[in-house]
Amino acid sequence: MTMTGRRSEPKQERAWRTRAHILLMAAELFAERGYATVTLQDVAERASMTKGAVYFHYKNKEELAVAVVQEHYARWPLLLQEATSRQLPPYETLVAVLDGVTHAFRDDIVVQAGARLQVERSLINGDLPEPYVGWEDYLTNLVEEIDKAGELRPGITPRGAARVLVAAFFGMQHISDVLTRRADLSERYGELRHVVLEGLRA
Ligand SMILES: CCC[C@@H]1OCC(CO)=C1C(=O)O
Repeated sequence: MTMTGRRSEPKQERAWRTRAHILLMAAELFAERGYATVTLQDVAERASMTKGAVYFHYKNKEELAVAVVQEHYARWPLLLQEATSRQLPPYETLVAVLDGVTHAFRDDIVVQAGARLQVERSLINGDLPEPYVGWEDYLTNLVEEIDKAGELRPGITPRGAARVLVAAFFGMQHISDVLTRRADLSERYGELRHVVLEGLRA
């Protein structure tokens, strides 16, 4: 017990909370300004912490950037679990997954920051995950289920469809970010759903 009578938060929980706060503040800055111009001093100020406190958790900017990108990808398993647990038919599951990904790109600063850092990956001297391939593999499996259900347009392969979907989605969210800071993302995604997603159907 502390003097205030409150049970003190376990040290490791407080450290985890601090680490998460630093990562979120860094994500805001990376999404706003890009990798090159952000300094750990900027992150410390945004986090209302000393630079030393930030260094305690992340030894340099590269490590912080890698952590933000890893957290970008860490967002997807729960989203996929939520979409697939609804037991929808295969095509509707694909739509539900991409609906959720669109919401994440619209609303989640860590997803936005991870996307920008991957575009700027050549500037980052860190061990970043290979981009795009995870989604190409996952969506290939989803489109294979659509094919098994007899709902895939003849002449389209699941792998080909998945590569087009990843390219179209990446380009769509990137253009929306550059031109409108993703203000028109939902409108553009509606167009992608109508043209590309519905274009897959037998
Ligand atoms: C879902 C489209 C692909 C996705 O969009 C931004 C980005 C970051 O590199 C992605 C990835 O690596 O999977």
